[in-house]
Amino acid sequence: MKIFTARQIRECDAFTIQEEGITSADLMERAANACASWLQQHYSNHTPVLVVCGMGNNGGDGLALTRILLQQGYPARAVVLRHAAQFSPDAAHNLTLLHQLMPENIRILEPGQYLSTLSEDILVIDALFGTGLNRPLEDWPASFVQELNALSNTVIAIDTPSGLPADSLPEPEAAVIRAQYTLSFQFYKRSFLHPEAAVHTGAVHLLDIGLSTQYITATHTQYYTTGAATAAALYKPRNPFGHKGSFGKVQLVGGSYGKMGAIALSTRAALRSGAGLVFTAAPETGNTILQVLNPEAMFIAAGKEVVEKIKAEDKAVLGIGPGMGQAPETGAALLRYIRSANGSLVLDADALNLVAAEKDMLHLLPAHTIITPHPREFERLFGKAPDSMLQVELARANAMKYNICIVLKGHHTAVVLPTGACWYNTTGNAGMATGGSGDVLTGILTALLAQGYTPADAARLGVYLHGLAGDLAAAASGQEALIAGDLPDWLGAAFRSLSGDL
Ligand SMILES: NC(=O)C1=CN([C@@H]2O[C@H](COP(=O)(O)OP(=O)(O)OC[C@H]3O[C@@H](n4cnc5c(N)ncnc54)[C@H](O)[C@@H]3O)[C@@H](O)[C@H]2O)[C@H](O)CC1
Ligand SMILES: [K+]
Repeated sequence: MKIFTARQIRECDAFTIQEEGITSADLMERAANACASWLQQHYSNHTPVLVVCGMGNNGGDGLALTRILLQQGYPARAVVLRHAAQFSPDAAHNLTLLHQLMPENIRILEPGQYLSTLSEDILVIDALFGTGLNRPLEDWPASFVQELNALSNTVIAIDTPSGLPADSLPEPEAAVIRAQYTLSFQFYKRSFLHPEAAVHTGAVHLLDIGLSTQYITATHTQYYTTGAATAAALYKPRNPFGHKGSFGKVQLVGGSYGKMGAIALSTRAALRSGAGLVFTAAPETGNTILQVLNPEAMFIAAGKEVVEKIKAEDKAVLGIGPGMGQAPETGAALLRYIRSANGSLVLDADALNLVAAEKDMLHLLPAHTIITPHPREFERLFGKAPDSMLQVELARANAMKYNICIVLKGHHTAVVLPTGACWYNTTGNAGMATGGSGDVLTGILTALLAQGYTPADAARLGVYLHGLAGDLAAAASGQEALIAGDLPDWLGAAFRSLSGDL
């Protein structure tokens, strides 16, 4: 799904209005109705609701919503902050309609006025500011937001938590609403996909308000999310006439004293991701444990106690790094391999640390190599960025510079392609933030490459499946109990969901 900037969303609204021959107030009504149906599904009409409105169109949505809720029997009230000289035309229109219906349920707050005490059972709707915000909140609106944040009431943000920019991240001290839920119209705002914004958005729900498909299709963006529809479109059903030679050869390289588990996890994940043949190339000391853990995989001795040589089996796709350690012999072997490599390749963990210590290696990487750094490994490779969104920008610059795919791991892992396109993943949970989870991802990605997926498709689909396996595992056992070793066991269910089988 495409992610648009605040400006593009405004254009999309205007385009839709023109295309459908409706008024902007009609579109606002649609938006407010979408919010009302979401609320109806989640809260009974005995719930007291306080809608806090601004004077722009976000406030207009809030005023329309208050009217609709009143008509549905909710005890709803609106307070409007007089923060500007005038209302937007559609907000003014909706203030009039609400006034006609229930004048006593509207309260206008003058600058410097705050809400008096608020009973805890009141559901607060934040319709102060939306995507029209053009600078951080200051003075009264800022302190009003801080005051709302100090309350223990549930807060639901309309379109965006007030004060949160759509296309950048706020300063750490900025006044931004902290909502439990954000009902975002049609699209994710890019900021929602970054951890700094998660404390503000709470759970994000996208509400379809029927914006123009033509505008959406025709409008270019470099930012996307990978959800179920994208993943299903990427998935290539297995050829029923295939044999083990049809599904590719995977060779996972890594392991060292005390870290054989890492390469065993990658191996297991590759086995569970459809690869025809899987080899584990690890130090000899790992032979027994690796063969016992994954009897379906073949063992290749890549050195005595550490990886000393990396040699690809015929036509194998390599995934290098999990548990590999950073011994000088290993670094030299990696450099030799990369100089000669020309096929698809995945580099993870210690392979990335070795590359970071010898940055010239970046220039030698075969085109479209997938690297899978977590934020600290990324920093060692490409330097520091002030926030996670600027880190993605740095990833985009380097993916284009080196012609590689960068899988920047995090809550919404960003898959950054050599074209500069960035795909935020939408599956996964905090239960997966434990050791070994990344090793599993390396196995999945390598197996998809071996089956003929392009690096861009393997990276997006693999990251999605990895997160989905984690979500399914967490649904079964809870996030705390989730361990990386559970993930391969849920890959089957994750794959099945792609063909609508679950
Ligand atoms: N498809 C859609 O997404 C739809 C969105 N709608 C809603 O419209 C808002 C955007 O409305 P807009 O009028 O452009 O802006 P806001 O209401 O977000 O706020 C503008 C308002 O606030 C003033 N202002 C801006 N920045 C600041 C600031 N830092 N401090 C104080 N005041 C500020 C500005 O001057 C205006 O008065 C979108 O989010 C949706 O909620 C439509 O309803 C329908 C479709
Ligand atoms: K809002």
